[in-house]
Amino acid sequence: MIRLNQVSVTYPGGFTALHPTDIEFRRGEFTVLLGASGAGKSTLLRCLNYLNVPSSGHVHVEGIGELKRRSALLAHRRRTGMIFQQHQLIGRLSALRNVLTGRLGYHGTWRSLVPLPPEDQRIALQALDRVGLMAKALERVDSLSGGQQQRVGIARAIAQRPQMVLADEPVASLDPHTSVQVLGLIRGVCAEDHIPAVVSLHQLDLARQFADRIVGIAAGRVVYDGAPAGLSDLHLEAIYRRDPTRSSEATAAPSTTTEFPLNLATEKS
Ligand SMILES: Nc1ncnc2c1ncn2[C@@H]1O[C@H](COP(=O)(O)OP(=O)(O)OP(=O)(O)O)[C@@H](O)[C@H]1O
Repeated sequence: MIRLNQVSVTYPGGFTALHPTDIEFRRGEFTVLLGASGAGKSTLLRCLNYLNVPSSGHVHVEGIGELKRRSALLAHRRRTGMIFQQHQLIGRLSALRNVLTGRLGYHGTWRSLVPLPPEDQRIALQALDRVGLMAKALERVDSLSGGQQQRVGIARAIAQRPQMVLADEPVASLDPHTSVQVLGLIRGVCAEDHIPAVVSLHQLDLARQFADRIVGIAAGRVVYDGAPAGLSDLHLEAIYRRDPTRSSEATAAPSTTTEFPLNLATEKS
């Protein structure tokens, strides 16, 4: 559905956070990105909607083509639901109005100044219903709990009628019970709407519980790509080792993704 071809990211200042990487994310597949802090999970995730513009390589999206032209990028972003750790909601607005912002990509920017058409309101209410928050539609978002706010964030993504969901540490600030609830919702959207979900997580148990596929990243390279059941202690050591370019204690890094012996092909096609 979306494919990275030899995509790398070097930040201003010269640090390469993602080495040339080939990877594809498929419809209906819930992929978890695992890795130590600073491994490059967010960098890879943000390449998928060009919040990070790759320094080299190409991103190809089914039905859109290569993300080169501005029109292709806008069309892709409109169809990409992004869920953030800190929700990125507007606290003084109601849950419904926050979810409605997910519809703005389908209208000109001037639309934010006037009410959106009834059809958009219907889609937004449906999205709130789907995350179980219809009763809170008119409440200010800053009066909701952290878990409820994250569900509003998911409803906003659903209201976009997305073709892909990206979630960057969506449960980082939630308790275990709410984390399961939130990941269950994202997984449900991915499976029912048959779209890819790519989610970065720090919780290995949750990754094992929810992922169809785990992509392990270490020092800007994919070092594991496969089913949760195939993830061994050796793989985990490779994923969570120290960044060799930044620590003298670390083991040597592989020179390319494909040369690394623990890099497994995924089982789905
Ligand atoms: N804008 C930037 N400019 C320079 N370096 C950056 C920038 N953003 C990230 N980095 C560096 O790139 C590396 C990868 O960062 P990234 O945020 O992708 O890691 P991560 O795996 O998502 O980490 P975390 O789990 O802590 O969020 C880190 O070493 C980080 O310091």
